[in-house]
Amino acid sequence: MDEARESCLNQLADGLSEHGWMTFDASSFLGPRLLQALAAEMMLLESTDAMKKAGVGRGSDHVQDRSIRRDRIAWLQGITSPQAALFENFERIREGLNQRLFLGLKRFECHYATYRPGDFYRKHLDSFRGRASRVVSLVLYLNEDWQPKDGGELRIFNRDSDHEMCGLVLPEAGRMAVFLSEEIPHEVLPANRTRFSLACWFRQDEVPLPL
Ligand SMILES: O=C(O)CCC(=O)C(=O)O
Ligand SMILES: [Fe+2]
Repeated sequence: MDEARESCLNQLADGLSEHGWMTFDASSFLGPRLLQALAAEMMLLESTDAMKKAGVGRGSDHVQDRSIRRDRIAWLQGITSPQAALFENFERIREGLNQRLFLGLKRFECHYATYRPGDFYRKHLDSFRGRASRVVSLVLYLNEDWQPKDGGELRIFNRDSDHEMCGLVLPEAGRMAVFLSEEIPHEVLPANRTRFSLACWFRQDEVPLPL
């Protein structure tokens, strides 16, 4: 593995163990062609109405609550060539985190998400504490030239006092936000322009259990 990748994985592991979250520019890690191919795939899904309204809650409690989240999602299967290339990178991240932090991450799942103008996702955790289902969340943004006026930032809260903000991430293409799923409260602020992203969760369970 090349040195740049090693150093990226080291930074990621340090950020997670020290603060529980971190953000970094993954465009050199992934390469501009892969980012463009993923964005093109997503725009195609969005324009053909293949993205479905997302829900909240686990198992049979799963509901579509438009007051909590308004994004549309499509799960990735890893079959198209950009998805296969992305999955290889995520696999390296999974192994890299296991080697450095002994997290025992067994697999990952990912979906594309679009937030149309006005869409948001209120403050939440990605996993319920102690479930060891989703352990690490990773969000990759796919928007060229995102400006502060476009809104749609990911707002990160302090894990010990969740009304205290500790980060604001602009969803610019190639940027990644990574955080501990059970610990870091976060929200997506209303977007003023359609916002494209890809969320991935690294999980400790082998068999798919509800969140
Ligand atoms: O898109 C983002 O910035 C975060 C999305 C999110 O929190 C989620 O899908 O659980
Ligand atoms: Fe989330």
